[in-house]
Amino acid sequence: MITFDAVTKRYPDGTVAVDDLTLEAPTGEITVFVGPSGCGKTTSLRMINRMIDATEGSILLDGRPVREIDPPTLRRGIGYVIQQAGLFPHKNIVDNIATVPRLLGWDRRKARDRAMQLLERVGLEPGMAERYPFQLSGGQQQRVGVARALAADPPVLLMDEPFSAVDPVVRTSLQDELLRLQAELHKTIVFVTHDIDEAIKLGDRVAVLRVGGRLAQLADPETLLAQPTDDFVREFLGHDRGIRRLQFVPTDGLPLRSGLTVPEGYDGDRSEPWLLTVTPDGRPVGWVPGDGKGGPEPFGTFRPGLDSMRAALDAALLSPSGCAVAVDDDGRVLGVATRDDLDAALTGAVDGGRPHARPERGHE
Ligand SMILES: Nc1ncnc2c1ncn2[C@@H]1O[C@H](COP(=O)(O)OP(=O)(O)OP(=O)(O)O)[C@@H](O)[C@H]1O
Repeated sequence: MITFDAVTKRYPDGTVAVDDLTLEAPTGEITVFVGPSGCGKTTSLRMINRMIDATEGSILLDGRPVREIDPPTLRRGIGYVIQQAGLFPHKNIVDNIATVPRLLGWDRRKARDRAMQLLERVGLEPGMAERYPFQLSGGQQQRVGVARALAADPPVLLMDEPFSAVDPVVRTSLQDELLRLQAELHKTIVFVTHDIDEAIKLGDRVAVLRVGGRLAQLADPETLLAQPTDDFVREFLGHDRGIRRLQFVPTDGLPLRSGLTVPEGYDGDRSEPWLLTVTPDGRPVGWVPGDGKGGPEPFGTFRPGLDSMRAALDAALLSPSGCAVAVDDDGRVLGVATRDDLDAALTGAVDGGRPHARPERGHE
């Protein structure tokens, strides 16, 4: 556990970057610092590994003030990942990853073995080991940066805007990868970003900071979206806060209709406005108008219980029928959620205020 106890940082020119910050980053969880530019996120993060020292108050690592631990010892237990990876340009990938183990005195072979393991773990081909950083894409370099930070298996990981410099698609896959790694490794992670969507996706807890380095709100993402503490937080969360909340509304209670699903070449009752044709092994083909004239039209799918209401609604909006197709993990149709049933579930979520279970993450 990392504890900020009334921490203030005043730079020599008088700038108060962090002002009386008190919060806890629990062991094994991801705590995200988010806020507008200049609100003191990086300063807060760097005070943990003493790249910057606090002016007042103290930061404790598992109860021990970091100011009592000499910086090299402290940093051995803390991995650090920054924007644009910060790899050593003159070292190849495997040596970059093996940097900290080598500093810790591991022999060359053991450090290389560990580096090769990590390379695979972050989703890179072993063939990349001998390349140099300039021969990798930005996303690949970030993966190497994460591997390097994990090399000595530190319990704590500090990540400062690690995915900001890559395009949105790569960014999403790096975020998914981090969640997958974290599910295995259970590190204590403090993650800095200015992107609220990233904060909500990754954070077990999200600390919203305002300029002047004051904590505006600390909450789990679901509570943050449902109950922003003031106008600053509300504005920072953006106008589509309501839509974002739907990612915490589960779909396992949604009624699914089976009567709208028909085989290809169907020639029966045509009283429904839309019917979903499926292949003999149960995969969706498309929506056809009830009168049999036209189609197949596009459909959208979601996995009940696994995907959130946001995904179900998205699936409904993708099809002319206004219905969302429920599928299993193999893509076979389980049934159809109609617009009326989706509406009823949405009304329940809004009226009920607090959606109950948090769907599994990484499926948004
Ligand atoms: N060495 C320094 N001397 C004086 N002021 C500084 C110094 N470093 C940072 N600051 C100021 O402290 C405040 C917080 O900076 P910090 O880099 O922690 O913010 P941030 O939230 O990480 O910003 P960004 O999202 O833009 O990276 C800013 O006003 C910044 O200008």
